Amino acid sequence: MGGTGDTVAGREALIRFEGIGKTFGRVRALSDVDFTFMQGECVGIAGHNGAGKSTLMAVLAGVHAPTQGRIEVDGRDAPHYDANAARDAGVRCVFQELSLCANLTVAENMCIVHPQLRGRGWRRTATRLMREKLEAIFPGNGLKGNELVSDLTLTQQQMVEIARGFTVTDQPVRLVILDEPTSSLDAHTADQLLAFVRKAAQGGITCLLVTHMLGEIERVADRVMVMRDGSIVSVLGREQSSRASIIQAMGQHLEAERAPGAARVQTGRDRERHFEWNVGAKRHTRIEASRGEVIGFAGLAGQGQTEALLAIYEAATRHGPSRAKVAFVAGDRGRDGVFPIWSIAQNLDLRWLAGGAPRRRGLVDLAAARAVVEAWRAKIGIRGAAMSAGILSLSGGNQQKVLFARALASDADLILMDDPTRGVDVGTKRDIYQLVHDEAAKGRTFIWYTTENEELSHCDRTYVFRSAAVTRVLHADECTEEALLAASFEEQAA
Ligand SMILES: Nc1ncnc2c1ncn2[C@@H]1O[C@H](COP(=O)(O)OP(=O)(O)OP(=O)(O)O)[C@@H](O)[C@H]1O
Repeated sequence: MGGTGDTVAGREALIRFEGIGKTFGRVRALSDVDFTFMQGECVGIAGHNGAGKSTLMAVLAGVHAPTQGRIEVDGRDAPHYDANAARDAGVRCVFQELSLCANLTVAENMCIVHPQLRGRGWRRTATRLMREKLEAIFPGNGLKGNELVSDLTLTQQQMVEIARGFTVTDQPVRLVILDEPTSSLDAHTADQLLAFVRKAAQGGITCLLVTHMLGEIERVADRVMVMRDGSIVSVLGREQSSRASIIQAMGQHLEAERAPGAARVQTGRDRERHFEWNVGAKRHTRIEASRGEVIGFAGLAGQGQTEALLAIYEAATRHGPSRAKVAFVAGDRGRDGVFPIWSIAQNLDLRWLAGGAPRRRGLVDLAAARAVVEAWRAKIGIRGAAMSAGILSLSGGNQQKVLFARALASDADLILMDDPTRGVDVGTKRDIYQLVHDEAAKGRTFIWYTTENEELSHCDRTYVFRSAAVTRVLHADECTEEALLAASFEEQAA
């Protein structure tokens, strides 16, 4: 292990891992992990998809028992470390796959992880605690606490999940695991969270930030743990934890970054529009696209971008002038994307089967199906399990790759993507950007909603949404951070 070693001077050890290993059947997810989480530090955790980050966090949360190694809490051996022991030690977890119950209200969801909220007035107390914490982390969020979770956007659900993790009831919060906490948050809300994380760490709470957004780690982490293939390969101190050094430790060698706007500046203007849709509350918002164009949707999260994508999908699947061969990469992977009891292969070739798959005497050509799955596995680097294994045996980022491959493997000319690189590692993101460029060059049209502003440099034009309407349309060369921010807060529709 390189870098600054395992402990930090001047801070007390909270939880110590020694020789931790974890296997799932024949898959070795973790091997020989040594690390001490200190009180009041912020640790960034980086690594490629399938590196073992979520598994390590599940061991820390007591969800998975390690198959090897020992754990110490406050300097004492903890031989029976499970979810209850983790809770007693003050460990809270904000999961990558959100764990809220959709059919309960926000306040009711509080009681699931804080069962001590009971008796007379429990609902009022739960609502108050939730609102206080939401306000502390995300000022001006507008949530009341009595909303049904199924009525919330993915962003709001992520905010609730985070606030719930930091809420104190009868036991102190000492360590909070944040697994991809900003994956559904826009830049403004992500900034609010990062500022809160720094404050929480200064106040003595250990915060673990597991993320592929390396700039976030660079901004807030005191130390960075870099994982590769189930092991810690480097621990970097604050001064050494630049984006470049993290990527180098991950073993991913990326070409020089492309300047925003440089990618597609010359394309897109004055082309004949092939697609036109009217979306939004009164169908007042007009979206246009040409063949081979990459169109971005931006703005603060939850401003109607997903609804606009769904309206376009609906129009494209109806009979009429807007009909098109369309595929959709769903934003809420767990709810709308993955078929949990199906294999990886079945999840991948589903859309291909539905449109244009070759048939033999009316039956699916199984050899062709296998070839499609194999081609996309290799092209997009789906790693971690055989294609016949259940989709849930893949890490979150690898599941996301399957959803992206599902859309691209189809016969669709129009690909709608709802934040498709959520949870995907930096190397794979580059591959995805290249694929989008290549497929657009072949004439496919992409509509791409993203919460990561840098990704808009890959779009010919970007529609910025505010209150379910478009405030600005920015061409690639106008799509700067400042212009996006200004348009995101503008009220009047263009
Ligand atoms: N329940 C499971 N059954 C079988 N294999 C699993 C299971 N959970 C994880 N794995 C495997 O363990 C390895 C580590 O997965 P993990 O989810 O910890 O990776 P990760 O670093 O969090 O990835 P990502 O960045 O994509 O979220 C992967 O090879 C994954 O396929």
